[in-house]
Amino acid sequence: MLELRDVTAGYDRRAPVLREVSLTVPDGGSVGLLGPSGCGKSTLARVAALLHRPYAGTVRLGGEPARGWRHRAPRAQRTAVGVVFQQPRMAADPRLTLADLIAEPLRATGAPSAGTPSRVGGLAESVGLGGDLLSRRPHEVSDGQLQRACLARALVLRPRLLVCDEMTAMLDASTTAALVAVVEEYRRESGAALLAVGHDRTLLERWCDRTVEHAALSAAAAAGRTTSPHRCRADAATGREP
Ligand SMILES: Nc1ncnc2c1ncn2[C@@H]1O[C@H](COP(=O)(O)OP(=O)(O)OP(=O)(O)O)[C@@H](O)[C@H]1O
Repeated sequence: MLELRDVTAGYDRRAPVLREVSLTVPDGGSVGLLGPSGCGKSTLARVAALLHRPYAGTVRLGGEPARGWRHRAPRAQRTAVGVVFQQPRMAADPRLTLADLIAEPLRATGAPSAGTPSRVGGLAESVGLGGDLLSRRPHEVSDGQLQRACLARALVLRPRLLVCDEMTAMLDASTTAALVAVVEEYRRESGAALLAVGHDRTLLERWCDRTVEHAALSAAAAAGRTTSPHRCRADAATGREP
């Protein structure tokens, strides 16, 4: 579903954060990306979500090379990926109610408005947002409630790849378990793939088919690969990186 090949990316061409990084997430599979703070996990997640243009290398989604970045990415590629970031308050427009926040991608892509309330309502229920929460704005809800809305928003266009960048880093254990369960239910029903980024090895090893160390993804580290399989669902389909 996602293939990064020899991707070099960052914020300064002279000192890129990612150097010739390769990573594959197979159709329907899940990969947990681990690494210390500042090593470039979020940068990689943003490249995978077509939000950050690499200096070099190739990114393929569903077998097709990426044809643009951010708003210049073609709609079919943009909508194929749903992203949840670590800090919902930075990701959410503070002017929108949670209902509008969840619905925004539908409106932005011109989906027929008739189906919006039921789609938003169904997703809100699945992420556990009940009562009057949908009519509140981000400053009127907790971080956990806002992150539930951000997850619903990431799912609203039924992405084929979900990128969760430290989605649960700010959350307690029960909210973490609830959101992971929502992601896994969506993946079971849709066959979507998952790239989950984080520091929590225990969580990612339980959650994902396999985990990958960020340091092992670059061409320079190819000789010392450190990937570890879990539940083995993806291994036959991947096993190529770095
Ligand atoms: N917009 C930016 N402009 C310049 N440098 C940036 C920018 N975003 C990140 N960086 C730098 O790029 C490097 C990698 O950052 P990144 O956020 O990808 O790491 P990370 O592994 O996700 O870290 P963490 O686990 O702390 O979230 C860091 O040195 C960071 O300071």
